[in-house]
Amino acid sequence: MKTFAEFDLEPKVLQAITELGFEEATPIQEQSLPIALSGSDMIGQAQTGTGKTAAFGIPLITKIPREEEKIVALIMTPTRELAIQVAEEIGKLSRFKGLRSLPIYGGQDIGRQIRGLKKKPQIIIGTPGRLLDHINRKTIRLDDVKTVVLDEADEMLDMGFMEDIQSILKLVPEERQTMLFSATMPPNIQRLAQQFLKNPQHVSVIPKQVSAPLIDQAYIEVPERQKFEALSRLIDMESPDLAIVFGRTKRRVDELSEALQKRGYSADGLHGDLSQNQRDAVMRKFRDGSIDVLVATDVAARGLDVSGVSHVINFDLPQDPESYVHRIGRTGRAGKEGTAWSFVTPREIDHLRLIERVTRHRITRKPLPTMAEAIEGKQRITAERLLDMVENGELNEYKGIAIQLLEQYDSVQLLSAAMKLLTGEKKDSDIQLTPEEPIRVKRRGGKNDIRSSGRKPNGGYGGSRGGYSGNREGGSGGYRGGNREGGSRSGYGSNYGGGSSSGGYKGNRDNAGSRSGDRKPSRPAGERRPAAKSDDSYDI
Ligand SMILES: Nc1ncnc2c1ncn2[C@@H]1O[C@H](COP(=O)(O)OP(=O)(O)OP(=O)(O)O)[C@@H](O)[C@H]1O
Ligand SMILES: [Mg+2]
Repeated sequence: MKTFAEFDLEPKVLQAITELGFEEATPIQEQSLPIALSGSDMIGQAQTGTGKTAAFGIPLITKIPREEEKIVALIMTPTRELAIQVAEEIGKLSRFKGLRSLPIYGGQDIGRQIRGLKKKPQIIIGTPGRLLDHINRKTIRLDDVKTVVLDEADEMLDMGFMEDIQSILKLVPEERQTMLFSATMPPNIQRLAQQFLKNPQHVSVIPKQVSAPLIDQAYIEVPERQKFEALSRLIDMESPDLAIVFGRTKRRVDELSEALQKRGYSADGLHGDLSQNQRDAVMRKFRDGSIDVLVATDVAARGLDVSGVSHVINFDLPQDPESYVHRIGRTGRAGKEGTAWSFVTPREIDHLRLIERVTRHRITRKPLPTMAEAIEGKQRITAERLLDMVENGELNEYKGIAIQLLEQYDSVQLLSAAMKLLTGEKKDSDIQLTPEEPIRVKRRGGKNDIRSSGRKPNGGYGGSRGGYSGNREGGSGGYRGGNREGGSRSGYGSNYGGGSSSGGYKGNRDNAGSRSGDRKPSRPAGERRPAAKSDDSYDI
């Protein structure tokens, strides 16, 4: 691996990289830097947590002249939290160089953003809806933009941001560099690439499996009504440092975080119906460790980088395999190990198999943790806390009473009682969650079957299926707004690295094109979505 000093970077950028503690470039950085610095368009794919942000951030920052006073770089992300996070990282990387960057996202006071824009940032990191608001108000002009990055490009397309992105990119001069990054590049990304990129170079550092290698993946088969008990036992048994629990719907997330709190866990929920202040507060608490379980919809699935996340738990299976890859990728980042658990109801086993095929990774089946394992896990943590106190605590004030107690009682008895108190008994609160429908996989063949593209079964994801239809109709709480009719996703598989690999993206255009029209009900030209939702076009 190369060190950053081996690239053609200016000293101030190198200094910022060193300050961030990066020593060697990750493979995606090593491969992207020369291409991105050369000004060529590119598509970059690499596993979750492998430094894609810096892979586009470093060259982007390098190329901006210090004295620039106009917006010359635009980074788009699918969610607000990600815009904030990417802006932070860009801010850190450009600190010594003295560039100005600004996140622009829905839910934040627009006046504040306008004040920020008056400081003439060179780099804008935004979500599409709010960006369009500013463009319409003429508070943002894109006439001088030279570099555009779509982070989580496939998600941007999938969420139905296509029209917004088109409108935005129409306003950026043709003479520009455009880069797409994501850990997953389903075939339909080709559509986006064809429209917006010029002779893009493909960088793909996806080895055999698309999910990150340092994540231990397991599933538990559990009926819907036992999921909550399974979750609390699992948390007790595993005692995660920080955990993210994914639920399918906003209602699910609300019910689950409340239920966890009732049981005495330090948990909170994140989803798109909360106010931005609430969302910010929850993220802050999770980042600083004042809560240790974040319960979230897929709004937290993409890009979020919180150090210390040791566990991801799919309380509900995600709708599609990409989402699985991104969700579990919240752990096992930057060379650290992580553990991912998924709860699968008996009717969802097929869906799990689909995820395994697409991700080319076998997920190990594990039994439901027993009560004894849960108790043992809790006792272990209590013992650790106790020993930590023995070694580091200021205990003098307690020694007198300890000696007295030891004169009267057996030491084992005493210590057991203290441990029992510390461990805390599970409150037997009655937890009732509204059941969710199982996720279904629909198979189909015919012209949409990826095999018809001549691919060998093991060339793609090995499969006996061709595309699948999600079950996204609103109903039970609306995964992404219920505006995704089944079938809107095109066939998977042509681009999960591995066999097909030399970095190339080999999309199956028939597939992508044939269903392009039904991705989302399109708004009539010019019609904006309601302001309140302006950049949460998807409902998670
Ligand atoms: N060269 C490096 N050396 C050490 N750590 C790094 C390096 N590059 C990035 N990191 C750190 O790795 C973590 C993951 O980076 P980043 O969020 O960019 O990953 P990503 O590839 O974009 O993941 P995702 O697909 O989930 O968005 C961050 O904490 C980042 O600071
Ligand atoms: Mg990222």
